[in-house]
Amino acid sequence: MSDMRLIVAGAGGRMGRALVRAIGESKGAVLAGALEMPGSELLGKDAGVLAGLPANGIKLSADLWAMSKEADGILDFTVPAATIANVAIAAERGIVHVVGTTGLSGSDNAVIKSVTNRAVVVQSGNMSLGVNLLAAVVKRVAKALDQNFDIEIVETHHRMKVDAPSGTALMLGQAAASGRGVTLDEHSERGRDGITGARRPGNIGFASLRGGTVAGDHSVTFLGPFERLTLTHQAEDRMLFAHGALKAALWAHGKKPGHYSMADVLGLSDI
Ligand SMILES: NC(=O)C1=CN([C@@H]2O[C@H](COP(=O)(O)OP(=O)(O)OC[C@H]3O[C@@H](n4cnc5c(N)ncnc54)[C@H](OP(=O)(O)O)[C@@H]3O)[C@@H](O)[C@H]2O)C=CC1
Ligand SMILES: O=C(O)C1=N[C@H](C(=O)O)C[C@H](O)C1
Repeated sequence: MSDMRLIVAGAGGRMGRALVRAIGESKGAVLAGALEMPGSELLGKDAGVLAGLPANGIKLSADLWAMSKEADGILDFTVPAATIANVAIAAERGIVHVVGTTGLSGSDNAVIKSVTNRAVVVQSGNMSLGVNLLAAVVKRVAKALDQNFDIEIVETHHRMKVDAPSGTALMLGQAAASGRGVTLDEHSERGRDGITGARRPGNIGFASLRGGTVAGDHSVTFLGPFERLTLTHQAEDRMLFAHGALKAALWAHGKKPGHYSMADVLGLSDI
């Protein structure tokens, strides 16, 4: 099979630059386009140079429809509004859409799901093997422990992160809720401040720390009578996520339409 031709959305961003590097180092994929926000001062700049590589001749553009004519997939780590705009174009073009953007609302997620009867979408709040294994373990542990164990999720990220809780924290919360057989929407406690009252039994708590250059730390603690169990993942570099996204795109190339997760890509869905 010929190399998969990939577009990087948000090519001037932190993940975008990491994705351009990952594609540059890869076997089986080539960079076919670099998307940036309309009006961005980076439009027209070379994607390779921005990523710290030699020039590759792919200039940043805001025109996804034009650049996707000769592409097989798009790696999208941007902002919710951009991802939602990209969903329709990727589906119309019939290209694989890997969605890593977090901070999406319930209605954003409904829009993404609405195209998956005709389009291939791989979506995950975290593209790393370790976090997806952690989610499987959290689900199992939550199932084994009763409501005498409170569940608290703590995440730490770099000072530039704009959404909280992180997509990964919410994914781990979903895993814990599913292990317990409850819905996260009805059992989460977020942003405690002031006279909060006692903890509601069965709730899953979230806390977010921001600072420095942390790529992404997540821990899930089960707090029971006289004992605590903490499961932790620490991402050391965002290239971890870029390699995961590339793996997802190559896996999805040629798959039938559907809404896939990173657990599907990694063969962890049945754990
Ligand atoms: N699922 C996972 O494994 C991971 C997910 N993420 C998520 O990815 C997202 C991006 O993170 P990060 O790279 O750190 O953020 P950045 O802010 O560095 O990058 C986002 C980029 O998207 C660009 N952008 C904004 N609007 C558009 C548009 N309409 N079209 C094209 N590009 C646009 C921004 O441009 P401008 O700066 O001009 O606004 C910016 O260059 C976040 O939601 C983050 O949580 C991050 C790491 C891993
Ligand atoms: O914004 C980030 O940086 C990250 N975002 C993702 C999230 O919200 O969980 C994944 C990773 O933790 C890095």
